[in-house]
Amino acid sequence: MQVHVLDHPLVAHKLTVLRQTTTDSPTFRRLTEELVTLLAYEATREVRVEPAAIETPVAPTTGVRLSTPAPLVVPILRAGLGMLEGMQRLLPTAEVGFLGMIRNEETLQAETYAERLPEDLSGRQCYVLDPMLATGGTLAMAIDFLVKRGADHITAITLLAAPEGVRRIESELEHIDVPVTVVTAAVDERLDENGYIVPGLGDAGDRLYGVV
Ligand SMILES: O=P(O)(O)OC[C@H]1O[C@H](OP(=O)(O)OP(=O)(O)O)[C@H](O)[C@@H]1O
Ligand SMILES: O=c1cc[nH]c(=O)[nH]1
Ligand SMILES: [Mg+2]
Repeated sequence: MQVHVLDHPLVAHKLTVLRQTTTDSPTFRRLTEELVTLLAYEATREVRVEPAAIETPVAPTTGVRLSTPAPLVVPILRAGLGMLEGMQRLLPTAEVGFLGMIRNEETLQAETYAERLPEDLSGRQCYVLDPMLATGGTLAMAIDFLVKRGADHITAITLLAAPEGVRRIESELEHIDVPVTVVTAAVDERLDENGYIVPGLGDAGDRLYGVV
């Protein structure tokens, strides 16, 4: 698995404001979108394209266009939804599938409560959106879902990752023959005793949408 940490002063600046306790929800949502658009630029470096013959007002030429089938973007509800618009800004023709997953805060096990994905993902490049890769249980389950449907290329875009979660995904992928890349704005220090990323930014879903 490749882990790509975006090393850019604008990303670092926006992430610092995002982490701050005093940043309110509207600002948090806007910064999340902006960060995703920057991360998506890097994450789509290997998006599949095919040659396209076109005519400019001056001459015929050959360029490229996105291959079919279109890439599939998969936000993991709830917090991943806050990343969708930023991703669609860069990849407006992508299709969107949804996974609803929640981590049990006692056991830290992920559970799936909703799924709306194409039945057959053969030949599809998938972009999974979730701001937090903590223990890695949620992302591991999402990857398993996509691979079982036939996805052959998976990129996860996160805002923050914990080293423990990255290691877990790496070890789960030893049994999976699909290339997976994680593109993230930062890999933080560690997890705390409640499975929260340190220093992290708190509960991403709550900060985006409020405590429910
Ligand atoms: O790596 P893990 O240890 O599995 O934790 C990460 C997951 O926890 C958060 O979701 P949460 O369960 O809080 O759901 P929410 O998005 O509805 O808030 C986050 O958005 C990830 O999906
Ligand atoms: O730090 C964390 C860990 C899991 N989920 C979050 O929203 N934040
Ligand atoms: Mg949450």
